[in-house]
Formats: sequence, structure tokens, C-alpha cells
Amino acid sequence: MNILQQLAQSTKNRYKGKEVNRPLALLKEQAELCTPLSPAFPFARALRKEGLSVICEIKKASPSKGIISSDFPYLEIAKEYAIGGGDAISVLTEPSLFLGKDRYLSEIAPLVSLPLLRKDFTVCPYQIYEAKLLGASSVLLICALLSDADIESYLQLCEDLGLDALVEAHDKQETERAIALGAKIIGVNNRDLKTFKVDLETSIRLRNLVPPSIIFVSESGIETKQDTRILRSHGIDAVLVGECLMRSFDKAGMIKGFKG
Ligand SMILES: O=C(O)c1ccccc1NCC(=O)[C@H](O)[C@H](O)COP(=O)(O)O
Repeated sequence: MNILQQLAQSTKNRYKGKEVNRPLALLKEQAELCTPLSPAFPFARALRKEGLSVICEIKKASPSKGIISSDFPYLEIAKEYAIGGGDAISVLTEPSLFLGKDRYLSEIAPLVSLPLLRKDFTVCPYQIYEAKLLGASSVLLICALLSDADIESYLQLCEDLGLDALVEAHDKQETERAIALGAKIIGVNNRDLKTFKVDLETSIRLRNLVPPSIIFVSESGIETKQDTRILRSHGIDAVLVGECLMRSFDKAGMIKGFKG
């Protein structure tokens, strides 16, 4: 089992328990009553802005690096990202390997006006309704974990709930699938999930497959302003940056550098 399959399996187990305590029908009713986001689809709007957009990630730990932030002042970090010029915030809620929690997202949501991505390993519609209730404006759909039928129906569900979906691909085949299935935002992950090595060439190589009408996000391994300058010169719309911002003592300066 590779790391994504392990994460998918532990997520499925986690949701079996959750559905017992709070049935899907109830969650669905609550999510559908939730006030529509204003303006609509703020995550996509933030990534479409002129210049390179920066999605700043809040993650305590990761499978490749272990603990990244032991004290983890997530509310302070969210505020720093917002004041420092971030365009959106990605919040890890996956508990087993990223040590995330749902409450990180629900506590950050009322504090900042930036759109929030719920970063979790989506394997069931329950998580999408839940993301809406936690205050997210977008969710992650990973091509490697989902069938075509799942991606299509989850994209429709997101649309109905006013959520954006970041559809993640790792290679040419997954990128082509994401386009064919109607993704409006495609994130190419530069991290090889077998070796955990990152290579920004992955995004650069796949950029030309994606028409300009679809937002292209380069994810993982972005560390310097030289990295973002190269990515921008290849027409990449947005970057998703986690570890390097989490470890920085000058997050605003780093975001400014990324935006050039
Ligand atoms: O970060 C990991 O180790 C990881 C391992 C397995 C699956 C996903 C993983 N990360 C999720 C992400 O997409 C990153 O957190 C995100 O792109 C930011 O990456 P980075 O800037 O390298 O922290």
C-alpha cells in the first residue's frame, strides 16, 4: 500500500465512526441550509487574481518530515498569512499522519477573510458537506484516490454547495483525466509519493496540457523566490506552500518574495 492508499484507508475508517455519531442526512440538511458564500466561489477568485497567487498551508506534521511545528500556534499563523498577503489558506485536517484537526479549520474561519481549503483526503461525500460546515470554501480531490464517477459527482456536489475543488494530479494521465472530468482548478503535486522527493519540473512539464481557462496550481517543494519566478515564467497561476512557510520567522516577507 502506498502512502496515499494508507491515508485513504485511515480516512475511510475515521468516517465510518463519524457517520454513526452524526448521520449523513443530518449533515446534508445543515450544509444545505448554510448561508451561501459571498462572493461566490472565493477560492477560485483568489487564484485568478493578476500575478502569482499564494496558497499558504497550515500543517503541524507530514509523512515526509514528521513534526514541523511542535508548538503550532495555528491561529496566529493564519493571521500572519492573511496580514502578510497570502491569497488563500490550506488547513490540514487529516489526523493520522498530518496531526490535523477539524477544529483548526472551524476556528480559523471566523478569524480571517481569506478563502480556506480543507486539506484532507476526500473519499466520501460526507467530507464535502462537513467541509462546508467547518467554514471551508474549497476541498481537495485527488485523482489517484477517486474513480472518474466519484470525481464527477463530487465536483457536482461542490458546485451545488458553492465550494471550489482543487483536483490534484501527479502525472500526465491524471492531469488529462482532471481536464476531461471538468476540473476548474488543477493542482499538480511536485512530490513523488514513493520517494517523497520534490521536483518542480513536474509542474512545468504538465503546464502545457492544461488550457488557460483552468487554474493551474503548483504544489509542494516550493522554497525560494527563484522557484516561484521560474514557475510564473511557465504560466503557473498559483503555488501551494506548506513546510517552508511554517518554518519561516518572516512569513509576510517570504510571501512577498514569492509574489515578486
Ligand atoms: O507533505 C507530505 O509529506 C505528503 C506526503 C504524502 C501525501 C501528501 C503530502 N503532502 C500534502 C501536500 O500536498 C503538501 O502539504 C502541500 O503541497 C505543501 O507542500 P510543502 O510546501 O512541500 O510542505
